Amino acid sequence: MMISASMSSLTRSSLEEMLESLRRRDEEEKPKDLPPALPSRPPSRARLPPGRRSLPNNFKVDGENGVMGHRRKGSFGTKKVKLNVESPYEVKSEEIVSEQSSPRPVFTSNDASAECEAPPPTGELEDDNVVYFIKKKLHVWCRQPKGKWELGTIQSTSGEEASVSLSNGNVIKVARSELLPANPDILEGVEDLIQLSYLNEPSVLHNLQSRYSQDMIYSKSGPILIALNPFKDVQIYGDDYISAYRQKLMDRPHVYAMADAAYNEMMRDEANQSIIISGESGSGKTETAKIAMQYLAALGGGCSGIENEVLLTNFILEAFGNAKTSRNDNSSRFGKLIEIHFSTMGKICGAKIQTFLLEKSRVVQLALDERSYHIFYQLCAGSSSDLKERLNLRAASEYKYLNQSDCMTIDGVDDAKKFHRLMKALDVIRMCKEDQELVFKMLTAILWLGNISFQDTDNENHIEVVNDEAVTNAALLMGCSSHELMEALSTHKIQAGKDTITKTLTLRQAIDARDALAKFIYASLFGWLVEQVNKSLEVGKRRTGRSISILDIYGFESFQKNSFEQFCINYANERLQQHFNRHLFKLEQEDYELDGIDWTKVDFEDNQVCLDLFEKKPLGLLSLLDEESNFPRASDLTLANKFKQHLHANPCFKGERGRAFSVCHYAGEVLYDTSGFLEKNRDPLPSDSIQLLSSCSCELLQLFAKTLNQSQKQSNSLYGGSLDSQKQSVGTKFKGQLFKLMHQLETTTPHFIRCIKPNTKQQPGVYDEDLVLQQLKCCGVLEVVRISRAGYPTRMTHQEFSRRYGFLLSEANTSQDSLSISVAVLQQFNIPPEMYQVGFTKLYLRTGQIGALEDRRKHLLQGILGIQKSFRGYQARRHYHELKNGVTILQSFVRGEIARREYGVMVKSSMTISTENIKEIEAATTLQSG
Ligand SMILES: Nc1ncnc2c1ncn2[C@@H]1O[C@H](COP(=O)(O)OP(=O)(O)OP(=O)(O)O)[C@@H](O)[C@H]1O
Repeated sequence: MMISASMSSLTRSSLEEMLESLRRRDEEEKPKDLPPALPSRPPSRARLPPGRRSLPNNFKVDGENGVMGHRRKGSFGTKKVKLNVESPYEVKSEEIVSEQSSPRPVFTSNDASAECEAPPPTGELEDDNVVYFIKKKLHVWCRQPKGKWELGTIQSTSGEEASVSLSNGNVIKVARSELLPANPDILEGVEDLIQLSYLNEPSVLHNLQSRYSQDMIYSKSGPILIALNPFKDVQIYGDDYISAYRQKLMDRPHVYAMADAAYNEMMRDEANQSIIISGESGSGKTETAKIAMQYLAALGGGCSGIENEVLLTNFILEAFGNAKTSRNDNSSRFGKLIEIHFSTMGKICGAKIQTFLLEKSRVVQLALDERSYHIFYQLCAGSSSDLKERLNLRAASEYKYLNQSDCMTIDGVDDAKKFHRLMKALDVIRMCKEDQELVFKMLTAILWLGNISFQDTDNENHIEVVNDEAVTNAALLMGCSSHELMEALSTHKIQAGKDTITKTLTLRQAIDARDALAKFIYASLFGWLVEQVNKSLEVGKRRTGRSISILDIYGFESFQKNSFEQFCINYANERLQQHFNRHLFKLEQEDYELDGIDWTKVDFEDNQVCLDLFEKKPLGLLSLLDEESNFPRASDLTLANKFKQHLHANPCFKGERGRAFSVCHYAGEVLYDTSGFLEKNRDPLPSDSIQLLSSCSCELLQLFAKTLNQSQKQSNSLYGGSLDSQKQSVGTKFKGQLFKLMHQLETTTPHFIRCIKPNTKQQPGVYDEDLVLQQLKCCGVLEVVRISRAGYPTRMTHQEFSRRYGFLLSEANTSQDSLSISVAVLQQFNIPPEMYQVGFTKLYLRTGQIGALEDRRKHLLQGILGIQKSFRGYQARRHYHELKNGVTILQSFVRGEIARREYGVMVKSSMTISTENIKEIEAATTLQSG
């Protein structure tokens, strides 16, 4: 963009003048007794971009990834960005984050003027600071031997040791490096972490804890909403709160506030939005997603009632996709993206659900104290005796797929009641009763399949199916004969020319075949249900270009034993983390640089190296896994060796002993065990089972088999263990889904919610500092605080800004130039210069500034509306009176005329009329005409 010289110099001088006067005022007002170590925002001068009047010559946009091409060496977009200054959180937690340790600006030739204002980076608690803390009896955080932080005051120091009086009265001696400054009491429990003077770990943890203890479960960390799971009902939801947030009567951090912001942005900018919710299992993602949906449904509800349907889909998805795990009684075992579409009037007009990677293995195998999918228990507990009879359904405890984990119920959960609610939800999405019964039939068939057992027929471990009620019932429900089912589960047919050779399976192969069939039916049923829900939600949907997508996806997982599921989940989290980084660090800072504003660079950990480890072809984890899955003789050990052989040079990979390997994820190192990787990646369904499904009379099973046949050509030799080249592996399919998801998210304006689990016991009021800290670190919250404190979260082009707020100017701006209009608005509303920066193309505002302007705008618009209302009312009333007067005159004229005529007739026709009568008539006539 070219800025006209005269205009820019004029504006610059006024800005600079204003800045100068502010500086002078600050100097005069500066208290003489300031704490020496208070960190401040990086120096910022509100002025026009220095020197440059047009975009840099090498300005270009990288077409492939949309990343700006103007970069400096060691800048963003390089792999792991070299830290300019050590992060107070990542590098040395004992460092005091002080004014002196704020990041040192990266200077370019253009902003050399900034150099003199850069504070030197230091890390240690300086002598000056200690003296100040002692003198003022200021609180410090003192690390206890077990790592816990306690509040205290420094009494004295001697060398590297300090004597600290703790809040419980004890006086202890600690190394000075174990001390960190605490925030003043006035900052206790601030809503946004960026308001904290000291951003060290104990301060952040203490602030969140202090809020949590008062049921203030939501806090902000710059643009991110932090949600601590209360594990109890907190009275901050419902209609009253919804209308308070709608009317902006409340502005405390809340999911409602975030959903409101997304909705308003969507309506204002006509841009799609996304709310990305992440966190570990049990942290509250699904609940948070539901709360956001509730708010959007209230905002976008209309007469169609589709918003209710959208909310009710949660019952269906939870029944079929959630289960009790050791970490969460209602854990979502799949990822989901709910896209809610809005009309141009802002009313919900449709929705679409996408699901990712359902945990199929749960159908057939359960860990102790965990349950299978809720629907199985709900069906057994809640179905009527008629339905039970038609399905040959027994109690849940009679099915091996359910009773193997010794956990049939969940405290406080009534499965029968949930089943009735589910049936209502199925009605609402207009699923006919026949289809509902088909679904229940399939579920019961799966349960009976699990009860099918095998017996040896020879010494070589070959088996046959035990022909009992399990087989009979399963076959009946599937719509095939018992014989066909037994054949499919105990033999494998190989085509050799024109001949068919039948091989009897071993016990292991038969169990795998049975379980693969059960898993396939369940996963297909889940997919089909999602399709039905989508069909129902599509009603009235028109592409309006306005949507809000809510992503609720499994968080980063690290257990003692990590398998293929964790491998996929953590890979997905790496991708999401990159999206997060791109928006909150990379794109933001690139934007600042390219627009030529003064900017103190904040560095972050780029996870591209780890993503390359997963995705690179041909030598990445996923490619190598696929390659090995294609080898008939491959084993989990050969897979691990292959990884070690090809990937040892990647800094994020570590070969471990035997079948293990480690990956350094952004959230920490995870040790994976390749046991079961190949089988889970191949996810085979024997061709005999596919044939069986195709021949079943049950339409759903036929449909599932057809869909499978269409999408994948099944290998003839699955028992050899190879993966047909045309069959997509689970890993590759998941990668494809993720790419599609990321592409979709890239077209939206993201809003991030990080859910935090305060304890592992799912108990209210328990705040485990280490657990919280680990999660805050994992999701980059602390880094975001740093960048947000320094950054400008609101930015608008000069044109947008002047169009939106220009009319607020008290005097008409004659120049009509959007830049000068914008600057004039900022001046008129006394926005302090340190609260904004003027870039080549955009205006950058610090947190909170746009809100103030929006308030003024709203206020003025309401005033204008008031005036318009009064004026129009006045006009309408005047018009009404004029009309009324006219009508009255007309009426009196007409009536007077009539009366006069009647009077004439009467005089003529009646000689008996008295003088009094005449007077009466005359009086009446006068009254009417008056
Ligand atoms: N805002 C909230 N208010 C009250 N309780 C909550 C809230 N958020 C979460 N919970 C409680 O925490 C439990 C776990 O939450 P949720 O199922 O949303 O976790 P999640 O992060 O989605 O877990 P997973 O990844 O395992 O699906 C809920 O069942 C509920 O009891």
